[in-house]
Amino acid sequence: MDEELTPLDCLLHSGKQKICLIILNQPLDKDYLHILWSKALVKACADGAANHLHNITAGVRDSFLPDYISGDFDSITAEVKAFYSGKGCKLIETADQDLTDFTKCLAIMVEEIQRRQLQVDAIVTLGGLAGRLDQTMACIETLHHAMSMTQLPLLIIQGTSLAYLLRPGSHRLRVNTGLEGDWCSLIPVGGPCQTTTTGLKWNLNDQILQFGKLVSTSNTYEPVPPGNPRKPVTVTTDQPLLWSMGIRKNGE
Ligand SMILES: Cc1ncc(C[n+]2csc(CCOP(=O)(O)OP(=O)(O)O)c2C)c(N)n1
Ligand SMILES: O=c1ccn([C@@H]2O[C@H](COP(=O)(O)O)[C@@H](O)[C@H]2O)c(=O)[nH]1
Repeated sequence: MDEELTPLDCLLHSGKQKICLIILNQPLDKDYLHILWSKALVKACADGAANHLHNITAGVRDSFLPDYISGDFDSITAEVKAFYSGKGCKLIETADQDLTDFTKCLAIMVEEIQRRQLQVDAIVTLGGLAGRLDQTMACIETLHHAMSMTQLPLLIIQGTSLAYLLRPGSHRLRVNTGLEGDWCSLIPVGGPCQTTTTGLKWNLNDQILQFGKLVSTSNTYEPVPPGNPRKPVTVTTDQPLLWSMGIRKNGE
């Protein structure tokens, strides 16, 4: 097995993963922010994400100062920029208009992890799965950039969804944290993927996932007898394949 991951470990108080955190320009969930912030060795905002951070941390802002804010700065307000700059947060302008603020923010994060030789298990992104469709698609595209930028898993979390791009190879996903929602999916976003799985209700046996042919949405985990732990999901794919899964929130 090439890669093993518990995708929702980062949302557990008892979780073991050390992470770095990137916040995108989407409404922020306070519970997610608090737990991820407490585990993050480096915290960053992509442009307008800083407006959301500023807003949601009113009264406790000094406890939530990002290490840096990067972007083309067409979304961050002058007030928010002045606030974080005054608190000593780095403001890094990345003017390039061929890459998104997320991709550029990730590039800085990867450099920072290398420069400081940080031992982290994952880079977690808050936001990116709702709001503008083009931005959501671009976030999934950033996951593809990430493959050549870092060996670390890059997870995107927003609301009740998590997205993670599986590299070509074999994966074991532990899905027994108690936070998993009912659904999961395997979507061949970059092109056809020859795929084999175990641990799902609808498994694949060396089958081709491809848009217009077969896409594994609305899948779920293999049922286990009551009281037994859920088995890990294993996935083997010959091309990058998007794993997404539901997150159970507030007892839902
Ligand atoms: C072929 C092509 N299409 C579109 C663009 C435009 N473009 C791609 S990424 C990017 C920057 C997007 O910045 P970001 O802050 O992530 O998104 P915004 O909120 O400004 O839309 C732009 C302008 C381009 N450079 N090339
Ligand atoms: O609807 C949206 C808008 C933005 N994002 C992500 O946030 C960053 C920063 O956005 P700005 O609008 O430049 O402040 C952008 O690169 C996207 O990755 C999003 O996911 N959904």
